[in-house]
Amino acid sequence: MVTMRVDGSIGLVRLGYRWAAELRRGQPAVETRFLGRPAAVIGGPAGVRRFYDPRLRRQGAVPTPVSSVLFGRASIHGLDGDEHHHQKTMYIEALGPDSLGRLRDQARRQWAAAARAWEPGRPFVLFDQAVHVLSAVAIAWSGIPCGPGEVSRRAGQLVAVLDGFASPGPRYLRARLARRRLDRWATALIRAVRTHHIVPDPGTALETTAEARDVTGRLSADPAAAVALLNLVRPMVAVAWFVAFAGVALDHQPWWRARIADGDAAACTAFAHEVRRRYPFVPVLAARARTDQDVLGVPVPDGGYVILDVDGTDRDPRHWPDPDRFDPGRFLGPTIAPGTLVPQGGGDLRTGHRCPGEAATLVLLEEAVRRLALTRYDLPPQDLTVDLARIPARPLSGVVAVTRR
Ligand code: HEM
Repeated sequence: MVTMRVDGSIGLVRLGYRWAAELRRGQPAVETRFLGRPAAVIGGPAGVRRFYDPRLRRQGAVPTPVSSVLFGRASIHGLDGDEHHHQKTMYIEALGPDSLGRLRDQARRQWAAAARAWEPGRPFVLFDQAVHVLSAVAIAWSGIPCGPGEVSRRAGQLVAVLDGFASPGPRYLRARLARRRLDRWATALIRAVRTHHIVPDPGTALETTAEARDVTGRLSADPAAAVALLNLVRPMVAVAWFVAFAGVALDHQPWWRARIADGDAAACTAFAHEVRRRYPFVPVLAARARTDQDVLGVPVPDGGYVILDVDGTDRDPRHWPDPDRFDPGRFLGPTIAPGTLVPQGGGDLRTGHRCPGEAATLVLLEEAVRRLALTRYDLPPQDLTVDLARIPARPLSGVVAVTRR
């Protein structure tokens, strides 16, 4: 067992995505300190199982400056027990099969419109395009009334939150300001629905969150409903990070690109999974011990941290041979073994904190990948370096692409 004296939070800021894997070196658990407290860093299928054990809690797991900007105040991410279970049901229902069908239609339409505007020979930045398209898709899918000018403004705020929540300095300040504006906007929308000034389509996220009740059956407060609404809109824009990586990967994989362009749906899904595995948005997840306990051989006291190594689990060579190679073929075979692919968390969807937006993410990413595969584009010389210390990471240039004449 490795004992680290330097606080792990410093390592995470310095090394970013590779911090936890470098600490674990393939072990299921290692001892460290995190934010001044004893901690265990765990990974692999056993680590994933242990991370979703009810002996751990989420309340206070993510420092407030980060969680309040990324998720909003008192968001589902930091809830436990009945309150968490109650809210989780609402998210799962808001993302049911009909809703995903509407999402796919929206995404297909918006990507087709974006591609029509790509003039041959004129460069565009794929990441920026993806932010705009995904914001437009998320807002329309949610049932939020919004003109094109406002979509651009909200897209700027949504990407500021996602880009800056984990970066100390000006990026973080931009993110905080953007969060405040988004909270105000979403709260006004909830109020407008509750006072019948807006009548959203049935089954949309705006209607569902405006009607949401807390665990005691009381209508949830306007700001709480607004946080829930933004928790359905904002993460759809996070898919832009995956789209940027997908744009590079398609350029490097002409065989897959041709297969997807030919309409091979299984190839498209496999490609999307490999992008999620290989280029995670989130390097680690955090929980805290409810009592003194043993975490896979590491003693963690009450209040100590348990950190799940997401990136290291997704690149574990025991489950993903030659893990740094981009190979969608990994996902054409048997089903994914539990606890081996956790870019959006793991464990049970209903009882744990696993992301309820995995199917939505796949829908959004597949539609982007399909459109890009159908588009004849090249990547001119540019800086595609990925700084793995920066969370969230993406190619530096934002992926400049030029469609062929
Ligand atoms: C880039 C795409 C996405 C990534 C990387 C991502 C990642 C994650 C991760 C890592 C978690 C936490 C898992 C845990 O703590 O155990 C999570 C939770 C969550 N995600 Fe996502 N997600 C994405 C897209 C979405 C989408 C599209 C939605 C909804 C439209 C969504 C809604 C949520 C919600 C509500 C939670 C909280 C679940 C809970 O606490 O029980 N996410 N996501």
